[in-house]
Amino acid sequence: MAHEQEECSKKKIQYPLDSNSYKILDEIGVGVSAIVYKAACVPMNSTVVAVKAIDLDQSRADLDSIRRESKTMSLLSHPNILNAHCSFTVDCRLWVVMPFMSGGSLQSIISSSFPDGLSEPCIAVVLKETLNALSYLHKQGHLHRDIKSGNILIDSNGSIKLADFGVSASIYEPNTGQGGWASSSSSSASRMMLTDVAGTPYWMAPEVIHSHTGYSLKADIWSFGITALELAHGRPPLSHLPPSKSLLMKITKRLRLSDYEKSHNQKDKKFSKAFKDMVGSCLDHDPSKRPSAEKLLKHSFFRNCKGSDFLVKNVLSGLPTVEDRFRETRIVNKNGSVDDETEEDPESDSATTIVKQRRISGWNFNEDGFELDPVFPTESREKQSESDNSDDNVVKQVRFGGETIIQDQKSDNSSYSNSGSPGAAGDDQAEIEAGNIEIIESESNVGGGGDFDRETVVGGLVILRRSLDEQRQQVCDMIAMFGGEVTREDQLVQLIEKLKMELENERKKNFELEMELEFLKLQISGAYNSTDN
Ligand SMILES: Nc1ncnc2c1ncn2[C@@H]1O[C@H](COP(=O)(O)OP(=O)(O)OP(=O)(O)O)[C@@H](O)[C@H]1O
Repeated sequence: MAHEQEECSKKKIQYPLDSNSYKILDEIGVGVSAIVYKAACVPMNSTVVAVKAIDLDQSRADLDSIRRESKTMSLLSHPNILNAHCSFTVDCRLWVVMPFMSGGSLQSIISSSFPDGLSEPCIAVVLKETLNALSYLHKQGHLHRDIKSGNILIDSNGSIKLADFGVSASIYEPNTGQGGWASSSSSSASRMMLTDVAGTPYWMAPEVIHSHTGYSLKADIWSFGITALELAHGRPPLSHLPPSKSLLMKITKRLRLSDYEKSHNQKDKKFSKAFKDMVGSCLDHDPSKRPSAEKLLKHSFFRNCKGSDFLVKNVLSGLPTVEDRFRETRIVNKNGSVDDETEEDPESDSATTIVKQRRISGWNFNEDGFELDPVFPTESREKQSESDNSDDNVVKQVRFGGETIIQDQKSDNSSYSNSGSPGAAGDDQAEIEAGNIEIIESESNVGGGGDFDRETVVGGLVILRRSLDEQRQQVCDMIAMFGGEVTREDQLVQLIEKLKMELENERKKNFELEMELEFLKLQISGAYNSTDN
Protein backbone atom coordinates (compact mmCIF):
# COMPACT_ATOMS: atom_id res chain seq x y z
CA MET A 1 0.00 0.00 0.00
CA ALA A 2 1.11 3.56 -0.63
CA HIS A 3 3.04 5.21 2.15
CA GLU A 4 1.72 8.49 3.31
CA GLN A 5 3.72 11.50 4.21
CA GLU A 6 3.32 12.27 7.89
CA GLU A 7 4.62 14.83 10.32
CA CYS A 8 8.30 15.21 10.81
CA SER A 9 9.87 17.86 12.92
CA LYS A 10 11.39 20.59 10.76
CA LYS A 11 14.24 21.20 13.14
CA LYS A 12 15.39 17.60 13.16
CA ILE A 13 17.15 15.51 10.59
CA GLN A 14 14.63 14.21 8.08
CA TYR A 15 14.23 10.48 8.50
CA PRO A 16 12.89 8.58 5.50
CA LEU A 17 9.14 8.10 5.42
CA ASP A 18 8.99 4.70 3.75
CA SER A 19 9.31 1.30 5.36
CA ASN A 20 11.79 0.09 2.69
CA SER A 21 14.40 2.41 4.13
CA TYR A 22 14.37 0.50 7.39
CA LYS A 23 15.86 -2.93 7.93
CA ILE A 24 14.17 -4.73 10.81
CA LEU A 25 16.85 -6.28 13.02
CA ASP A 26 14.91 -7.73 15.92
CA GLU A 27 11.71 -7.61 17.89
CA ILE A 28 12.26 -5.84 21.20
CA GLY A 29 8.85 -5.46 22.75
CA VAL A 30 5.10 -5.66 22.49
CA GLY A 31 2.48 -3.36 23.89
CA VAL A 32 -1.30 -3.51 23.92
CA SER A 33 -1.64 -2.61 20.26
CA ALA A 34 1.93 -2.32 19.05
CA ILE A 35 5.09 -4.24 18.29
CA VAL A 36 8.44 -2.55 18.79
CA TYR A 37 11.38 -3.42 16.56
CA LYS A 38 15.06 -2.62 16.60
CA ALA A 39 15.82 -1.47 13.06
CA ALA A 40 18.56 0.08 10.96
CA CYS A 41 17.82 3.17 8.91
CA VAL A 42 19.70 2.15 5.76
CA PRO A 43 20.01 5.56 3.98
CA MET A 44 21.35 7.05 7.21
CA ASN A 45 24.45 4.92 7.60
CA SER A 46 22.31 2.20 9.11
CA THR A 47 21.70 4.24 12.25
CA VAL A 48 19.96 2.02 14.76
CA VAL A 49 16.43 3.14 15.57
CA ALA A 50 13.38 1.73 17.31
CA VAL A 51 10.22 1.35 15.23
CA LYS A 52 6.91 1.10 17.04
CA ALA A 53 4.33 -0.38 14.68
CA ILE A 54 0.91 0.51 16.05
CA ASP A 55 -2.03 -1.53 14.81
CA LEU A 56 -4.54 1.17 13.92
CA ASP A 57 -7.44 -1.29 13.95
CA GLN A 58 -6.70 -2.20 17.56
CA SER A 59 -5.65 1.21 18.78
CA ARG A 60 -8.30 3.09 20.73
CA ALA A 61 -7.30 6.39 19.12
CA ASP A 62 -8.17 7.21 15.54
CA LEU A 63 -5.52 8.15 13.02
CA ASP A 64 -6.42 11.84 13.13
CA SER A 65 -5.92 12.09 16.83
CA ILE A 66 -2.64 10.17 16.67
CA ARG A 67 -1.48 12.55 13.93
CA ARG A 68 -2.50 15.60 15.91
CA GLU A 69 -0.86 14.20 19.01
CA SER A 70 2.43 13.32 17.33
CA LYS A 71 2.51 16.79 15.81
CA THR A 72 2.04 18.37 19.21
CA MET A 73 4.63 16.09 20.75
CA SER A 74 7.18 16.92 18.06
CA LEU A 75 7.03 20.52 19.28
CA LEU A 76 8.14 19.46 22.75
CA SER A 77 11.82 19.41 23.48
CA HIS A 78 13.37 18.18 26.71
CA PRO A 79 16.35 15.94 27.49
CA ASN A 80 14.08 13.55 29.41
CA ILE A 81 11.42 13.24 26.71
CA LEU A 82 11.78 10.79 23.86
CA ASN A 83 10.77 12.51 20.63
CA ALA A 84 9.94 10.47 17.59
CA HIS A 85 12.11 10.96 14.48
CA CYS A 86 9.07 10.62 12.24
CA SER A 87 5.94 8.59 11.63
CA PHE A 88 4.09 7.21 8.61
CA THR A 89 1.55 4.53 7.84
CA VAL A 90 2.28 1.09 6.44
CA ASP A 91 -0.91 -0.77 5.58
CA CYS A 92 -3.04 -0.64 8.71
CA ARG A 93 -0.10 0.16 10.96
CA LEU A 94 1.38 3.44 12.02
CA TRP A 95 5.14 3.27 12.16
CA VAL A 96 6.68 5.58 14.72
CA VAL A 97 10.44 5.81 14.22
CA MET A 98 12.32 6.88 17.34
CA PRO A 99 15.78 6.82 18.86
CA PHE A 100 16.80 3.36 20.04
CA MET A 101 17.24 3.34 23.83
CA SER A 102 19.54 0.36 24.23
CA GLY A 103 18.54 -0.45 27.83
CA GLY A 104 14.85 -0.70 26.92
CA SER A 105 12.17 0.14 29.45
CA LEU A 106 12.52 -0.02 33.22
CA GLN A 107 9.66 -2.52 33.17
CA SER A 108 11.59 -4.90 30.94
CA ILE A 109 14.64 -4.47 33.19
CA ILE A 110 12.87 -5.22 36.46
CA SER A 111 10.87 -8.10 35.03
CA SER A 112 14.00 -9.79 33.69
CA SER A 113 16.68 -8.93 36.23
CA PHE A 114 15.18 -7.23 39.31
CA PRO A 115 11.96 -9.12 40.07
CA ASP A 116 11.87 -7.76 43.64
CA GLY A 117 12.47 -4.21 42.55
CA LEU A 118 15.41 -1.84 42.34
CA SER A 119 17.38 -0.35 45.21
CA GLU A 120 16.22 3.00 46.55
CA PRO A 121 19.16 5.09 45.23
CA CYS A 122 18.54 3.67 41.74
CA ILE A 123 14.81 4.37 42.00
CA ALA A 124 15.58 7.95 43.07
CA VAL A 125 17.61 8.60 39.90
CA VAL A 126 14.96 7.08 37.62
CA LEU A 127 12.10 8.94 39.31
CA LYS A 128 13.91 12.27 39.40
CA GLU A 129 14.62 12.17 35.67
CA THR A 130 11.02 11.14 35.03
CA LEU A 131 9.80 14.03 37.19
CA ASN A 132 11.92 16.44 35.16
CA ALA A 133 10.06 15.28 32.06
CA LEU A 134 6.69 15.41 33.81
CA SER A 135 7.27 18.85 35.22
CA TYR A 136 8.18 20.13 31.74
CA LEU A 137 5.17 18.40 30.18
CA HIS A 138 2.78 19.82 32.76
CA LYS A 139 4.19 23.31 32.35
CA GLN A 140 3.44 23.00 28.64
CA GLY A 141 -0.11 22.02 29.53
CA HIS A 142 0.22 18.33 28.68
CA LEU A 143 -0.85 15.28 30.60
CA HIS A 144 1.02 12.10 29.82
CA ARG A 145 -1.79 9.79 31.06
CA ASP A 146 0.27 6.60 30.87
CA ILE A 147 3.10 7.01 33.36
CA LYS A 148 4.51 3.57 34.21
CA SER A 149 7.90 1.89 34.17
CA GLY A 150 7.09 0.42 30.72
CA ASN A 151 7.20 3.96 29.36
CA ILE A 152 10.43 5.00 31.07
CA LEU A 153 13.36 4.12 28.82
CA ILE A 154 17.06 4.03 29.59
CA ASP A 155 20.02 4.40 27.26
CA SER A 156 23.46 2.78 27.53
CA ASN A 157 24.84 5.91 29.27
CA GLY A 158 22.13 5.73 31.95
CA SER A 159 20.08 8.61 30.58
CA ILE A 160 16.36 8.33 31.22
CA LYS A 161 13.58 9.35 28.84
CA LEU A 162 9.83 9.32 29.17
CA ALA A 163 8.20 7.78 26.12
CA ASP A 164 4.89 6.71 24.66
CA PHE A 165 2.64 9.65 24.23
CA GLY A 166 0.02 7.48 22.58
CA VAL A 167 -2.64 8.47 25.05
CA SER A 168 -1.23 11.80 26.14
CA ALA A 169 -3.46 14.81 25.82
CA SER A 170 -3.09 18.51 25.88
CA ILE A 171 -5.20 20.33 28.38
CA TYR A 172 -4.99 23.49 26.27
CA GLU A 173 -6.59 21.94 23.23
CA PRO A 174 -10.31 21.68 23.85
CA ASN A 175 -10.64 18.87 21.36
CA THR A 176 -7.75 16.48 21.07
CA GLY A 177 -9.92 13.85 19.54
CA GLN A 178 -9.05 11.70 22.51
CA GLY A 179 -12.13 12.29 24.48
CA GLY A 180 -14.55 14.65 26.08
CA TRP A 181 -14.00 17.63 28.28
CA ALA A 182 -15.73 18.76 31.38
CA SER A 183 -16.52 22.42 30.89
CA SER A 184 -14.61 24.93 32.88
CA SER A 185 -15.26 28.63 33.13
CA SER A 186 -11.57 29.27 33.67
CA SER A 187 -8.90 28.75 31.09
CA SER A 188 -6.41 27.94 33.82
CA ALA A 189 -4.59 24.73 32.98
CA SER A 190 -4.81 23.34 36.46
CA ARG A 191 -8.58 23.65 36.43
CA MET A 192 -9.17 22.11 33.04
CA MET A 193 -10.60 18.65 33.22
CA LEU A 194 -10.46 15.71 30.84
CA THR A 195 -13.22 13.16 31.05
CA ASP A 196 -12.28 10.10 29.00
CA VAL A 197 -10.71 6.97 30.42
CA ALA A 198 -7.12 6.50 29.29
CA GLY A 199 -4.02 4.77 30.56
CA THR A 200 -3.30 1.33 31.95
CA PRO A 201 -5.58 0.10 34.77
CA TYR A 202 -3.02 -0.64 37.49
CA TRP A 203 -1.52 2.84 37.26
CA MET A 204 -4.78 4.77 36.78
CA ALA A 205 -5.77 7.41 39.31
CA PRO A 206 -9.16 6.86 40.96
CA GLU A 207 -10.57 10.00 39.35
CA VAL A 208 -9.57 8.73 35.88
CA ILE A 209 -11.57 5.56 36.44
CA HIS A 210 -14.51 7.50 37.85
CA SER A 211 -14.04 9.76 34.87
CA HIS A 212 -17.40 11.48 35.09
CA THR A 213 -15.86 13.65 37.79
CA GLY A 214 -13.06 14.75 35.45
CA TYR A 215 -9.35 14.66 36.04
CA SER A 216 -6.33 16.76 35.37
CA LEU A 217 -2.56 16.95 35.73
CA LYS A 218 -2.67 15.33 39.16
CA ALA A 219 -3.75 12.03 37.57
CA ASP A 220 -0.16 11.74 36.28
CA ILE A 221 1.09 12.25 39.84
CA TRP A 222 -0.97 9.28 41.07
CA SER A 223 0.45 7.11 38.28
CA PHE A 224 3.91 8.38 39.19
CA GLY A 225 3.32 7.16 42.77
CA ILE A 226 2.20 3.75 41.51
CA THR A 227 5.30 3.65 39.28
CA ALA A 228 7.44 4.28 42.38
CA LEU A 229 5.79 1.26 44.06
CA GLU A 230 6.31 -0.75 40.88
CA LEU A 231 10.03 0.06 40.82
CA ALA A 232 10.31 -0.72 44.55
CA HIS A 233 8.40 -4.02 44.58
CA GLY A 234 8.91 -5.20 41.00
CA ARG A 235 5.19 -4.99 40.20
CA PRO A 236 2.44 -2.43 40.62
CA PRO A 237 -0.22 -3.05 43.28
CA LEU A 238 -2.96 -5.52 42.24
CA SER A 239 -0.88 -6.71 39.29
CA HIS A 240 -1.50 -10.34 40.25
CA LEU A 241 -5.00 -9.73 38.94
CA PRO A 242 -5.83 -9.35 35.27
CA PRO A 243 -6.15 -5.64 34.33
CA SER A 244 -9.88 -5.89 33.72
CA LYS A 245 -10.47 -7.21 37.21
CA SER A 246 -8.23 -4.63 38.85
CA LEU A 247 -10.08 -1.91 36.95
CA LEU A 248 -13.44 -3.31 37.96
CA MET A 249 -12.33 -3.55 41.56
CA LYS A 250 -11.25 0.05 41.54
CA ILE A 251 -14.52 1.10 39.96
CA THR A 252 -16.53 -0.75 42.54
CA LYS A 253 -13.95 0.16 45.20
CA ARG A 254 -14.22 -3.41 46.40
CA LEU A 255 -11.45 -5.84 47.06
CA ARG A 256 -11.34 -9.13 48.84
CA LEU A 257 -8.73 -9.51 51.49
CA SER A 258 -7.58 -12.74 49.89
CA ASP A 259 -7.00 -10.90 46.60
CA TYR A 260 -5.03 -8.25 48.37
CA GLU A 261 -2.88 -10.60 50.42
CA LYS A 262 -1.51 -12.28 47.34
CA SER A 263 0.14 -9.07 46.23
CA HIS A 264 1.45 -8.15 49.63
CA ASN A 265 4.37 -10.48 50.10
CA GLN A 266 7.34 -8.20 50.68
CA LYS A 267 6.67 -6.95 54.15
CA ASP A 268 10.28 -7.39 55.20
CA LYS A 269 11.63 -4.96 52.61
CA LYS A 270 12.70 -1.69 54.22
CA PHE A 271 12.26 1.73 52.69
CA SER A 272 13.33 5.16 53.89
CA LYS A 273 10.92 7.57 55.55
CA ALA A 274 11.55 10.11 52.77
CA PHE A 275 10.63 7.60 50.07
CA LYS A 276 7.46 6.54 51.87
CA ASP A 277 6.45 10.13 52.45
CA MET A 278 7.05 11.08 48.82
CA VAL A 279 5.00 8.15 47.48
CA GLY A 280 2.27 8.70 50.07
CA SER A 281 1.79 12.28 48.93
CA CYS A 282 1.34 11.12 45.32
CA LEU A 283 -1.26 8.54 46.33
CA ASP A 284 -3.64 10.90 48.07
CA HIS A 285 -7.20 10.17 46.96
CA ASP A 286 -7.84 13.90 46.79
CA PRO A 287 -6.04 15.06 43.61
CA SER A 288 -5.79 18.62 44.91
CA LYS A 289 -3.68 17.38 47.84
CA ARG A 290 -1.15 15.65 45.60
CA PRO A 291 1.94 17.81 44.99
CA SER A 292 2.79 19.14 41.55
CA ALA A 293 5.69 17.57 39.67
CA GLU A 294 7.72 20.69 40.32
CA LYS A 295 7.08 20.54 44.05
CA LEU A 296 7.92 16.84 44.13
CA LEU A 297 11.32 17.57 42.64
CA LYS A 298 12.12 19.53 45.78
CA HIS A 299 11.21 16.59 48.04
CA SER A 300 13.98 15.44 50.38
CA PHE A 301 13.91 12.00 48.72
CA PHE A 302 15.60 13.53 45.68
CA ARG A 303 18.09 15.66 47.63
CA ASN A 304 21.25 13.55 47.40
CA CYS A 305 20.28 11.81 44.23
CA LYS A 306 23.06 10.05 42.31
CA GLY A 307 23.72 10.51 38.62
CA SER A 308 23.24 8.41 35.49
CA ASP A 309 26.64 6.70 36.04
CA PHE A 310 25.18 5.13 39.12
CA LEU A 311 22.50 3.48 36.97
CA VAL A 312 25.11 2.26 34.49
CA LYS A 313 27.01 0.55 37.31
CA ASN A 314 24.10 -0.74 39.35
CA VAL A 315 21.42 -1.47 36.78
CA LEU A 316 22.88 -1.78 33.30
CA SER A 317 26.10 -3.62 33.95
CA GLY A 318 25.76 -7.31 33.17
CA LEU A 319 22.21 -6.82 31.89
CA PRO A 320 21.24 -8.90 28.83
CA THR A 321 20.39 -6.83 25.74
CA VAL A 322 16.83 -5.60 25.32
CA GLU A 323 16.26 -8.06 22.45
CA ASP A 324 17.56 -11.00 24.51
CA ARG A 325 15.36 -10.01 27.43
CA PHE A 326 12.35 -9.83 25.14
CA ARG A 327 13.12 -13.28 23.72
CA GLU A 328 13.36 -14.62 27.27
CA THR A 329 9.99 -13.22 28.32
CA ARG A 330 8.42 -14.72 25.22
CA ILE A 331 9.75 -18.16 26.17
CA VAL A 332 8.48 -17.73 29.74
CA ASN A 333 5.06 -16.63 28.48
CA LYS A 334 4.87 -19.59 26.11
CA ASN A 335 5.57 -21.95 28.99
CA GLY A 336 2.70 -20.54 31.01
CA SER A 337 2.42 -16.92 31.96
CA VAL A 338 1.33 -15.91 35.42
CA ASP A 339 -0.35 -12.87 33.94
CA ASP A 340 -2.74 -14.93 31.93
CA GLU A 341 -6.16 -13.24 32.02
CA THR A 342 -7.87 -16.59 32.17
CA GLU A 343 -5.93 -17.64 35.23
CA GLU A 344 -8.22 -19.20 37.78
CA ASP A 345 -8.13 -17.87 41.28
CA PRO A 346 -7.27 -20.98 43.29
CA GLU A 347 -8.94 -19.54 46.34
CA SER A 348 -12.20 -18.67 44.72
CA ASP A 349 -13.45 -22.22 44.69
CA SER A 350 -12.12 -23.32 48.00
CA ALA A 351 -14.06 -22.93 51.21
CA THR A 352 -12.21 -19.87 52.43
CA THR A 353 -13.05 -18.39 55.77
CA ILE A 354 -15.54 -15.61 56.20
CA VAL A 355 -12.70 -13.30 57.28
CA LYS A 356 -10.99 -13.82 53.95
CA GLN A 357 -14.22 -13.08 52.16
CA ARG A 358 -14.75 -9.87 54.09
CA ARG A 359 -15.39 -7.02 51.76
CA ILE A 360 -13.02 -4.12 51.58
CA SER A 361 -14.56 -0.75 50.92
CA GLY A 362 -11.48 0.92 49.46
CA TRP A 363 -7.74 1.16 49.71
CA ASN A 364 -5.32 3.61 51.23
CA PHE A 365 -1.59 4.02 51.01
CA ASN A 366 0.10 2.59 54.11
CA GLU A 367 3.40 4.33 54.63
CA ASP A 368 4.82 1.72 57.00
CA GLY A 369 4.05 -1.25 54.80
CA PHE A 370 4.80 0.81 51.69
CA GLU A 371 1.77 -0.63 49.94
CA LEU A 372 -1.85 0.04 49.29
CA ASP A 373 -3.78 -1.25 52.27
CA PRO A 374 -7.37 -2.46 52.40
CA VAL A 375 -10.01 -0.34 54.12
CA PHE A 376 -12.88 -2.20 55.76
CA PRO A 377 -16.43 -0.90 55.98
CA THR A 378 -16.86 1.61 58.82
CA GLU A 379 -16.59 0.23 62.35
CA SER A 380 -20.15 1.10 63.31
CA ARG A 381 -21.44 -1.07 60.51
CA GLU A 382 -19.11 -3.89 61.47
CA LYS A 383 -20.20 -3.65 65.10
CA GLN A 384 -23.84 -3.49 64.08
CA SER A 385 -23.27 -6.60 62.04
CA GLU A 386 -21.49 -8.35 64.92
CA SER A 387 -24.22 -7.53 67.44
CA ASP A 388 -26.88 -8.65 65.01
CA ASN A 389 -25.06 -11.93 64.60
CA SER A 390 -24.81 -12.51 68.32
CA ASP A 391 -28.47 -11.74 68.64
CA ASP A 392 -29.57 -15.26 67.81
CA ASN A 393 -30.00 -14.27 64.25
CA VAL A 394 -29.97 -16.76 61.46
CA VAL A 395 -27.35 -15.52 59.06
CA LYS A 396 -27.66 -16.88 55.59
CA GLN A 397 -24.90 -16.93 53.07
CA VAL A 398 -25.84 -16.69 49.47
CA ARG A 399 -23.02 -18.10 47.42
CA PHE A 400 -22.58 -17.34 43.76
CA GLY A 401 -19.80 -19.44 42.32
CA GLY A 402 -16.84 -18.68 44.54
CA GLU A 403 -18.34 -15.57 46.12
CA THR A 404 -20.03 -15.64 49.49
CA ILE A 405 -22.27 -12.82 50.60
CA ILE A 406 -23.51 -12.78 54.15
CA GLN A 407 -27.18 -11.99 54.34
CA ASP A 408 -28.60 -10.80 57.60
CA GLN A 409 -32.16 -11.73 58.37
CA LYS A 410 -32.65 -8.73 60.66
CA SER A 411 -31.24 -6.23 58.22
CA ASP A 412 -33.76 -3.43 57.69
CA ASN A 413 -34.32 -3.93 54.02
CA SER A 414 -32.99 -7.41 53.51
CA SER A 415 -29.79 -5.94 52.17
CA TYR A 416 -26.32 -7.35 52.76
CA SER A 417 -24.72 -6.91 56.12
CA ASN A 418 -21.34 -6.34 54.58
CA SER A 419 -22.30 -3.62 52.11
CA GLY A 420 -19.81 -0.77 52.45
CA SER A 421 -22.29 1.94 51.60
CA PRO A 422 -26.04 2.33 51.35
CA GLY A 423 -27.32 0.83 48.17
CA ALA A 424 -24.02 -0.80 47.50
CA ALA A 425 -25.54 -4.18 46.86
CA GLY A 426 -25.14 -3.50 43.17
CA ASP A 427 -21.43 -2.94 43.62
CA ASP A 428 -21.08 -6.20 45.46
CA GLN A 429 -22.09 -8.03 42.38
CA ALA A 430 -19.19 -6.77 40.33
CA GLU A 431 -17.16 -9.89 40.89
CA ILE A 432 -20.00 -12.34 41.12
CA GLU A 433 -19.90 -14.75 38.32
CA ALA A 434 -23.28 -15.91 37.20
CA GLY A 435 -23.62 -19.55 37.93
CA ASN A 436 -24.70 -21.95 40.60
CA ILE A 437 -26.60 -20.25 43.32
CA GLU A 438 -26.25 -22.07 46.55
CA ILE A 439 -27.92 -21.14 49.78
CA ILE A 440 -26.04 -22.28 52.83
CA GLU A 441 -26.27 -21.59 56.54
CA SER A 442 -23.37 -20.05 58.32
CA GLU A 443 -21.90 -22.71 60.62
CA SER A 444 -21.05 -20.18 63.29
CA ASN A 445 -24.44 -18.56 63.30
CA VAL A 446 -27.09 -21.20 63.61
CA GLY A 447 -28.38 -19.84 66.90
CA GLY A 448 -31.84 -19.64 65.41
CA GLY A 449 -31.97 -23.41 65.29
CA GLY A 450 -31.18 -23.66 61.60
CA ASP A 451 -34.59 -22.35 60.46
CA PHE A 452 -34.87 -21.86 56.80
CA ASP A 453 -36.55 -18.52 56.28
CA ARG A 454 -37.70 -18.80 52.71
CA GLU A 455 -39.14 -15.29 52.64
CA THR A 456 -35.87 -13.67 53.66
CA VAL A 457 -33.88 -15.66 51.17
CA VAL A 458 -36.32 -14.95 48.35
CA GLY A 459 -36.30 -11.26 49.32
CA GLY A 460 -32.53 -11.29 49.20
CA LEU A 461 -32.48 -13.05 45.87
CA VAL A 462 -34.89 -10.48 44.39
CA ILE A 463 -32.54 -7.71 45.50
CA LEU A 464 -29.63 -9.68 44.13
CA ARG A 465 -31.35 -10.08 40.77
CA ARG A 466 -32.10 -6.38 40.62
CA SER A 467 -28.48 -5.52 41.36
CA LEU A 468 -27.31 -8.03 38.76
CA ASP A 469 -29.52 -6.25 36.23
CA GLU A 470 -27.97 -2.95 37.23
CA GLN A 471 -24.53 -4.49 37.00
CA ARG A 472 -25.27 -5.82 33.55
CA GLN A 473 -26.30 -2.33 32.52
CA GLN A 474 -23.08 -0.88 33.92
CA VAL A 475 -20.96 -3.46 32.13
CA CYS A 476 -22.77 -2.70 28.85
CA ASP A 477 -22.14 1.02 29.40
CA MET A 478 -18.48 0.29 30.04
CA ILE A 479 -18.19 -1.83 26.91
CA ALA A 480 -19.74 1.00 24.92
CA MET A 481 -17.45 3.51 26.63
CA PHE A 482 -14.36 1.52 25.64
CA GLY A 483 -15.62 1.40 22.08
CA GLY A 484 -16.69 -2.24 22.20
CA GLU A 485 -19.82 -3.55 20.65
CA VAL A 486 -22.88 -4.17 22.77
CA THR A 487 -24.48 -7.38 21.54
CA ARG A 488 -27.98 -7.44 20.08
CA GLU A 489 -29.09 -9.50 23.05
CA ASP A 490 -27.76 -6.90 25.48
CA GLN A 491 -29.43 -4.13 23.51
CA LEU A 492 -32.73 -6.00 23.71
CA VAL A 493 -32.26 -6.62 27.43
CA GLN A 494 -31.61 -2.90 27.89
CA LEU A 495 -34.72 -2.07 25.90
CA ILE A 496 -36.81 -4.49 27.94
CA GLU A 497 -35.43 -3.00 31.16
CA LYS A 498 -36.30 0.49 29.93
CA LEU A 499 -39.82 -0.60 28.97
CA LYS A 500 -40.23 -2.36 32.30
CA MET A 501 -39.30 0.82 34.12
CA GLU A 502 -41.70 2.86 32.00
CA LEU A 503 -44.44 0.32 32.66
CA GLU A 504 -43.70 0.44 36.37
CA ASN A 505 -43.93 4.25 36.32
CA GLU A 506 -47.19 4.12 34.41
CA ARG A 507 -48.59 1.62 36.93
CA LYS A 508 -47.54 3.88 39.77
CA LYS A 509 -49.16 6.88 38.10
CA ASN A 510 -52.35 4.89 37.47
CA PHE A 511 -52.46 3.75 41.06
CA GLU A 512 -52.04 7.32 42.29
CA LEU A 513 -54.78 8.53 39.94
CA GLU A 514 -57.09 5.76 41.12
CA MET A 515 -56.42 6.73 44.71
CA GLU A 516 -57.11 10.37 43.91
CA LEU A 517 -60.32 9.35 42.19
CA GLU A 518 -61.38 7.28 45.19
CA PHE A 519 -60.60 10.21 47.44
CA LEU A 520 -62.61 12.61 45.26
CA LYS A 521 -65.49 10.13 45.17
CA LEU A 522 -65.46 9.97 48.97
CA GLN A 523 -65.38 13.75 49.22
CA ILE A 524 -68.24 14.12 46.75
CA SER A 525 -70.37 11.49 48.47
CA GLY A 526 -69.57 13.14 51.86
CA ALA A 527 -70.61 16.53 50.55
CA TYR A 528 -73.72 15.02 48.98
CA ASN A 529 -74.71 13.33 52.27
CA SER A 530 -74.21 16.54 54.24
CA THR A 531 -76.43 18.56 51.84
CA ASP A 532 -78.96 15.74 52.05
CA ASN A 533 -79.04 16.03 55.81
N1 LIG B 1 12.70 3.56 21.75
C1 LIG B 1 12.88 2.38 22.30
N2 LIG B 1 14.12 1.88 22.44
C2 LIG B 1 14.31 0.67 23.00
N3 LIG B 1 13.34 -0.12 23.44
C3 LIG B 1 12.08 0.30 23.33
C4 LIG B 1 11.76 1.57 22.76
N4 LIG B 1 10.44 1.73 22.77
C5 LIG B 1 9.94 0.62 23.34
N5 LIG B 1 10.91 -0.24 23.67
C6 LIG B 1 10.75 -1.57 24.29
O1 LIG B 1 9.55 -2.14 23.84
C7 LIG B 1 8.71 -2.46 24.94
C8 LIG B 1 7.26 -2.26 24.55
O2 LIG B 1 7.01 -0.89 24.36
P1 LIG B 1 5.57 -0.30 24.14
O3 LIG B 1 5.66 1.17 24.24
O4 LIG B 1 4.94 -0.84 22.93
O5 LIG B 1 4.75 -1.01 25.25
P2 LIG B 1 4.36 -0.63 26.72
O6 LIG B 1 4.52 0.84 26.94
O7 LIG B 1 5.10 -1.55 27.63
O8 LIG B 1 2.85 -1.05 26.69
P3 LIG B 1 1.58 -0.22 26.28
O9 LIG B 1 1.24 -0.57 24.89
O10 LIG B 1 0.59 -0.71 27.26
O11 LIG B 1 1.89 1.24 26.47
C9 LIG B 1 9.17 -1.57 26.08
O12 LIG B 1 8.90 -2.15 27.33
C10 LIG B 1 10.67 -1.43 25.81
O13 LIG B 1 11.40 -2.45 26.44
